[in-house]
Amino acid sequence: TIALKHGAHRMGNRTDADMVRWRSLRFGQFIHWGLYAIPAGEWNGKTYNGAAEWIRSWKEMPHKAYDQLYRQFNPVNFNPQQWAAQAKAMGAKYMIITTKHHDGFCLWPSKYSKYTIAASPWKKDLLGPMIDAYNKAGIDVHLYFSIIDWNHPDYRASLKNAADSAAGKRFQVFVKNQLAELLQRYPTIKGFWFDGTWDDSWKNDGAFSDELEQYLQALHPGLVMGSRLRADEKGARHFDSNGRLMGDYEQGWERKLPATIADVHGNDWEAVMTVPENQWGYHAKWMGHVKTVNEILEMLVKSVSLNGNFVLNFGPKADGTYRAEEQQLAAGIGEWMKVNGAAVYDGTYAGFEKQDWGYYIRKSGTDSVYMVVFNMPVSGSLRVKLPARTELTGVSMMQGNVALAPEWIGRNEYFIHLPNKQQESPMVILLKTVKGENKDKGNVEKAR
Ligand SMILES: C[C@@H]1N[C@@H](C(=O)NCc2ccccc2)[C@H](O)[C@@H]1O
Repeated sequence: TIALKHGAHRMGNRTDADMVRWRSLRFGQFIHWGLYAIPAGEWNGKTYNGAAEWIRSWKEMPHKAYDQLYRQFNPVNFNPQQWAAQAKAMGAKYMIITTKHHDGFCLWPSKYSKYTIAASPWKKDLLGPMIDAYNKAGIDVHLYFSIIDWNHPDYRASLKNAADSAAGKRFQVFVKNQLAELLQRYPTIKGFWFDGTWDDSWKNDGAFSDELEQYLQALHPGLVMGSRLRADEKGARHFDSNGRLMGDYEQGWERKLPATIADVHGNDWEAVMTVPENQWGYHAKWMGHVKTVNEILEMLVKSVSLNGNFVLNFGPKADGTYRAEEQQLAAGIGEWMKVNGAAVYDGTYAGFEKQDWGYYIRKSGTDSVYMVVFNMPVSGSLRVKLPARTELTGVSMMQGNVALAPEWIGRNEYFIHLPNKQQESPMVILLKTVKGENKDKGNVEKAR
């Protein structure tokens, strides 16, 4: 291994209470809200096809025009209690809010910048009321913070000379001050979700990112921060130059999921997902495919089955309301979660051989394993192969708690014959198992 001063400082996952809690929540809501919701992907009658929150980088959008938008930001219909109620009904257990995206506009009245909500017609802090409302609804809040800051005069993508280095130093002080300010203003937050850390100026100062992470942990013990904040002293990001994960969980799964358990290397991880192909901020015209409730549920269940968290993104409008598609999606997901959430919350990798009908999820630390069926076989019979030294002592449908009698088909294999092959939404079956010798006979018959 390479000697590193600013690589990973921990082998294996965190086991402290704050991380155990984060891991148990499994389902989060991302909220991207800011000035970009005003143009909403359109400018002077033309449509920007990129992600709405990146419109400032579009050649048809003059920087000066974008940078004046704060004069119009006045979310008169902002209702944080309603936002929190919608998230609670959806079944989200944590929420990540953009405090400041790449454009540098702060949703809180930061004393380190003039480019904040205080300068807008709204004037008032938006983060405080949101955090209070979500915490009251029993939902943890994490703060998204972009290191890239297109508005700050000292931001440099790369440091080419002494003047750049001096600016870079000033900018690092600014970042540290804003993060400490956020922790001081909002002491109930549980973590930071860093973004915009791919430029050379950040990547080439692994020592600073390491010191910053330790500084924040010291200020707020237990804080949960993903791998995207970090670089090591050789410029390696997420994984240090010895291939060890930095930060508390792998944060690279943006609009994509791991395929198998091998892809996550035993690390905690989190996927963040957009409803359309690639829109985080509000875009007036969603183009292309808009994901359905069942698609989102499959991504959520697959993430949990592979020991990860899944975060679904919402992009509120400039006035503070949500578009209809997002409201309908939240409601539809919530309906399923109300009945089947036990299979998701506190879920972990089950260690069963994957089958085509769907996913296994083990309730953390127990012998209870959920089967979440997405692909009903024409036979209506679900094959189950038990891991070694595992015996099956009970099978039941989650809906209605109906007991099922599996058919033993040899060695450690069973068929679960479903009474009804029709399914409009993912079906959950609960397996009760015990550690056993996996004797070569149908031990469920004995358990009957
Ligand atoms: C969470 C999302 N991250 C921002 C983004 O630009 N992602 C694109 C990207 C993803 C990975 C490496 C570089 C750039 C998007 O604007 C969202 O904030």
